Amino acid sequence: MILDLDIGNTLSKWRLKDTLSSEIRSRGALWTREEWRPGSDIPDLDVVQSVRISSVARKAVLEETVALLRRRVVSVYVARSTAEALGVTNGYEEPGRLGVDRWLGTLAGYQLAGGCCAVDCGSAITVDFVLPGGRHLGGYILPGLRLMKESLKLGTRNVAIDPDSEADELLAPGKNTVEAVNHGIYMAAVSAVNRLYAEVCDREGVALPLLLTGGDARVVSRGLRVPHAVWPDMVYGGLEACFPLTAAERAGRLSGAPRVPVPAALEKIRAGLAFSTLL
Ligand SMILES: Nc1ncnc2c1ncn2[C@@H]1O[C@H](COP(=O)(O)OP(=O)(O)O)[C@@H](O)[C@H]1O
Ligand SMILES: CC(C)(COP(=O)(O)O)[C@@H](O)C(=O)NCCC(=O)O
Ligand SMILES: [K+]
Repeated sequence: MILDLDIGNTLSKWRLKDTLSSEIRSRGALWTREEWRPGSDIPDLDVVQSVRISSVARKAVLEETVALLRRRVVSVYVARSTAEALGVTNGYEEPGRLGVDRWLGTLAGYQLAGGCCAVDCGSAITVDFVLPGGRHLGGYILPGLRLMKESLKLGTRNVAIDPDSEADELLAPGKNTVEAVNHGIYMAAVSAVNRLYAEVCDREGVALPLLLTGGDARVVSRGLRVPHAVWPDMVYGGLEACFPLTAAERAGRLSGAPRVPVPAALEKIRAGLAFSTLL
């Protein structure tokens, strides 16, 4: 069995993947501040031969996790952001400083769709661009839905946006503080993704497939009008591409990958941008 770990600032996600069949056997998550010890919500390490890790948590969290795993598991692979990988050149001045979850998401997106816009809606919302030839342009970082809400300190901290709400409701004027905050931050996130996507496609003269991942991907997806796909396992897809271990992975098949979304025509993206900036 392969254990894949995606350690984010809020949640540490894991999944167990069968080495022979390439099927996902189980998955779970725990708060990142909690210790990584086998227990109720943590997989049994006895069945694990290899671990692949993406971590953007504090260095100490990764070091402790790796030390613990190395005692129990033969192969431990830790992903790092590099200047080049799998046909993609990293757009950062210091490539190693690009968050490895962003790098892995971008690599997975490129493997699936060629040039793309990869959006990760987690603690932070990150928007990364890679052109069809493999040049990563860099990207944008903004606070995620939860962080935006916490920063307001209006006593609405614990009232989450209902992930099943319709976008129309979430974009309507709020009639109380909770609604005003939830709808405001939702509008901020959705408009930022829309605008950044259109701006960069316009600048570069290319309509890129748009891919979304992260804990808030589903709810943000509902507010987007442009064609896109949600890929919950996009960061894991980057781990599969960087460290292929199963036959399917070696053949370049990324698990849980969506159908590549066909982007709107560039003229249409440009018209939308002109409309929103001229009003
Ligand atoms: N069950 C949940 N527990 C915590 N956060 C959740 C949950 N479901 C959705 N979220 C949202 O997802 C975000 C965390 O998403 P995730 O992609 O795991 O972030 P990170 O990679 O930064 O840890 C939270 O900020 C919150 O807005
Ligand atoms: C931007 C991030 C905090 C996003 O992390 P997440 O929301 O997924 O927990 C992470 O990718 C990170 O720590 N990046 C390093 C800084 C950078 O990418 O420029
Ligand atoms: K993120």
